[in-house]
Amino acid sequence: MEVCKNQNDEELRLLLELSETDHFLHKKKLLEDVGLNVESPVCIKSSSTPDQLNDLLNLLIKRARVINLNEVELYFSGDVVNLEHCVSPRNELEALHSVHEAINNSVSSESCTIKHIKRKLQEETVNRIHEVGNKFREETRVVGDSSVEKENSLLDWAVKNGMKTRLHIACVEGAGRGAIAKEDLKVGDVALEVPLSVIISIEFLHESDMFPIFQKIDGISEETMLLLWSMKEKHKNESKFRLYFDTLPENFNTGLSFGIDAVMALDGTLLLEEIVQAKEHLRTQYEELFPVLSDHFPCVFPSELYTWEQFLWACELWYSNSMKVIFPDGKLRTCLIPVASFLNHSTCPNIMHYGRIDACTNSLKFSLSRTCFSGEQCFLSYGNFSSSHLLTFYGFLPRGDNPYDIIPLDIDTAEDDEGSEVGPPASKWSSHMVRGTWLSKNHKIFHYGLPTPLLDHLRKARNPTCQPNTSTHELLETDLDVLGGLSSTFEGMMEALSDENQEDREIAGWDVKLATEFKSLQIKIMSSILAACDSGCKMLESELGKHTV
Ligand SMILES: C[S@@+](CC[C@H](N)C(=O)[O-])C[C@H]1O[C@@H](n2cnc3c(N)ncnc32)[C@H](O)[C@@H]1O
Repeated sequence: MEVCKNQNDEELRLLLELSETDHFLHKKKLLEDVGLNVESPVCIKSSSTPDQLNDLLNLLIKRARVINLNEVELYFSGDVVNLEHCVSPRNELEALHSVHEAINNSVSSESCTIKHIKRKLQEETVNRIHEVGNKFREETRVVGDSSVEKENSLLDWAVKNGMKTRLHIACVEGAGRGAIAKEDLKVGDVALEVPLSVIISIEFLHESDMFPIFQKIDGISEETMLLLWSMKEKHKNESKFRLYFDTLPENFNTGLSFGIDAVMALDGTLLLEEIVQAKEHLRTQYEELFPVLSDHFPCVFPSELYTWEQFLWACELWYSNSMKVIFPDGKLRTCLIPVASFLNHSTCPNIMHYGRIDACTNSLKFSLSRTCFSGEQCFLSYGNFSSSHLLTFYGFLPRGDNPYDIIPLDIDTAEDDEGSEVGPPASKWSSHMVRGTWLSKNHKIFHYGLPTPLLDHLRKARNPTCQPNTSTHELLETDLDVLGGLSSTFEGMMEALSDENQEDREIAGWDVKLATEFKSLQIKIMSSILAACDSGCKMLESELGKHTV
């Protein structure tokens, strides 16, 4: 950001830059489509009225929304009319933070007026961050009668070892334990600071009797070493992490532990295959290690501790509770982080960035990206995961809309690459997908609430000669054909999801309930696609009627 002095008026220039590597051409085109030039700065005059300032801030936020789109959001970006609205809570929070940061980082040798304008813009950006929280935050009900004695002992131990926390642990409805703010926490506040000395990482393994054995195993990953270490360590009374292991559940109840009824309840969904494959993969991994390791080193890997059930438990522990952290040496390591692992996930998290050890304090800080008031649950972002991923590896379905809940489509995109000489044609996607059309803001003709890259791909497949100057009649006919084709595909997928064998939810086990909930979500998404195709066809027929008259 720079300040330019005109004769009477000062000007503040704010430039939010698009990364050259991150879908640059797609994003550049999207910005141009909504009339924003990526190279030109947003200029704010010291004489700007409050309305003008508001407009300029909106412009900056629009640009920041595009810059911060991730791959899935970008795929569905044709949904967003003129980028006037929030694309997803994650994107909105990132966008507002990048605007806030750009204002903060500006050089500060300016006049009082410019300083005042900057302060106003910063305040308004923080207000908008609060609004995102108000709109999307999840209400938490603390289950008062559940004991958290073990959790409090762990907390005390961690504090004695240098942890700083503004959170306490409680049982929360529907999610086991959760972290609750002890006081009002604002944007930028550190809710939790965990010293490196209490973080479980590969560094602890070096002292273990397993390490020399691991060194002899070709190609064994750090993750597998840690997994095997934790299987034994959890039984050691003298373990440094005794209190941490004491807080872990007997069962993790993730999709990897689904029983046969739950797997059958997933019939017709892609998740069935995903879970079966994930479990087969783990079984193969287990069988590569055991019983060989127990036979050769019975004292180090006692067979009674290294059963398949225990191995699966440890896999679930690491999948659902580990975090990837960058260490001061620059290496990315998978870690278990006592206390921080009580933080639950939300699609509108309070904490978004937490993955780097602060080399000055040798600690991992969890700073707030949006306010968390006293008594509210403080949520983390585990990542931009679909519900099928969260179910398989974490064992829950997030509440509310999940923008990353996509159904991948098995469409051959080989032809899309042909003749893609310049620019970012909308068809240059290596895979296609759909999601609930209620997430789309654009249900007009030629959009229908469906993703533009998919529609463009299907149009091209049906009408390869289609050009910008193609007659409206032909465009309407092509779309009618496209929507008809999509309808039959999704009708077939819906039939496969028939609910006939679903057990009564009341008497079903946790896994069948979760599987049934997932299936309902898939049905809801597919129904929305079918409804979009149906209303799209009606719009097209009505338009075609006008064109033939
Ligand atoms: C890192 S732990 C978080 C603490 C956990 N609630 C506990 O009691 O140990 C991750 C696990 O918490 C649960 N969880 C996290 N976020 C959740 C959410 N939004 N809804 C329901 N369960 C959630 C899932 O069981 C997940 O596997």
